[in-house]
Amino acid sequence: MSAAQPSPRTVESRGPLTGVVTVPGDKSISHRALMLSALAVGESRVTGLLEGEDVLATAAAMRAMGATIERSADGVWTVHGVGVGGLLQPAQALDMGNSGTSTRLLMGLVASHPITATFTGDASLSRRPMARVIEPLSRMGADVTASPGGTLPLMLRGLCPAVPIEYHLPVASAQVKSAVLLAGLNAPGITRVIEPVPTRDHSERMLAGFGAALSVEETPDGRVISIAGEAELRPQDIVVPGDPSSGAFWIVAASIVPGSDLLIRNVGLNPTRTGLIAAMRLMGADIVEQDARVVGGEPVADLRVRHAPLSAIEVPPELAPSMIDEYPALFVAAAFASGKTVARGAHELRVKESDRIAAMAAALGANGVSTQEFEDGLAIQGTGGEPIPGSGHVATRLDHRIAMSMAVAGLHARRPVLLDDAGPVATSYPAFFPTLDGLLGREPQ
Ligand SMILES: O=C(O)C1=C[C@@H](OP(=O)(O)O)[C@@H](O)[C@H](O)C1
Ligand SMILES: C=C(OP(=O)(O)O)C(=O)O
Repeated sequence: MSAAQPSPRTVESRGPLTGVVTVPGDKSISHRALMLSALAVGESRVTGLLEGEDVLATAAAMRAMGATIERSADGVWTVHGVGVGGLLQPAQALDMGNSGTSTRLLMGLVASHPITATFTGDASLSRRPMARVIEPLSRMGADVTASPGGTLPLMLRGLCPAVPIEYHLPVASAQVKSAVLLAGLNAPGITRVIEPVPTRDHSERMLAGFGAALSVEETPDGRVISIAGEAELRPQDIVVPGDPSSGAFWIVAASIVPGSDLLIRNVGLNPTRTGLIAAMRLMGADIVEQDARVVGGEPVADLRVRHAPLSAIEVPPELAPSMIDEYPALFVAAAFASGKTVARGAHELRVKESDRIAAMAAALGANGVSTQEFEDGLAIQGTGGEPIPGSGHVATRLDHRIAMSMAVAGLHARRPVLLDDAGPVATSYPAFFPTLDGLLGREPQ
């Protein structure tokens, strides 16, 4: 789904970042808003949906399985759902593009419907592990034929009625948790997921908001989430808050570029997503929350971020689940701190859109930053606030977060940073470069 032709991009240092930026809708919440609306009986309306390629892949898949999904001229999306149990057999393979969330959550939905679906994706997604969802969904009765190594393309035949299970998450993953809960929506009885460490809880919040009987209990074993199956979902009006994972790039940019003072509007602050802000504050970042409010059942605020000298830290590994997508941005912040930052306990970074440990080690290294790679993390030697040398080529590896993180690094570099392909940013933040151009006062490239 990303542009077939690579779109190279150069980012250079152009002075302080000042003014206001507004972040786009949250990607995780946008996926879930479309999926649950498509399973409710009646019309739901979604405002602030992220119109990025990943979410559009989810929309296309839900349409292919019977939902009516339309965007009106004012940017509001209306969804007419088919009801839990009502998904139709898609006529063609579901193209998931670059999106792990679409793939794993939709596999959960299909698993408890009497339909068969084939899932395909781009080169990046086709390398990512699906066994983590195949295993619990097979226990619920789904029949999956995957490519060697448990990857896409794969074919999943659902079972209806499916078998409700109790599942202890072996890996901290909101996608695996959500896949099982979504399969449980149409399984008779109670499906239970136990997560030893909390991961983003948007599925739980939204399922409850749509009227599913869902309970969450804190126990010594972790959070126990129970959902009663054969649920009937009531249509909703949903307002999607801004994506903290997109806001992260501006938080880091304003922190590292001397003289910067940015107001970042509409940042979701669900506590399962705020690890980057916590880590940046430990490094000495100046981040002030303003106008705290609740949007769509989620805490939101505007963030004023001013440049501040950063100091190296040992990144607390317990922050990992709440900042899992923000490590590439954090590694860039670390490149400008005084001292050596060490981030361990983040092995999951190896199985994202790229191997984000290797990709960032290579990208920073090419631009004169010294790093040390561990199996589960990275150590980064910071400049103490000086610009990095720059002039290196960055392989973005079909990974939006590598592209945006290294673009931010280029904002405080002696010579430009060169991205081989900025196209992947369209998956989660299509307006990223136009926004950056606007902040730098230059014509969109
Ligand atoms: O559930 C979600 O919306 C997501 C969960 C995380 O993945 P994992 O579940 O693989 O950690 C995250 O990396 C991804 O960007 C979105
Ligand atoms: C890991 C990510 O997304 P996904 O798993 O949905 O591809 C991400 O957006 O950083």
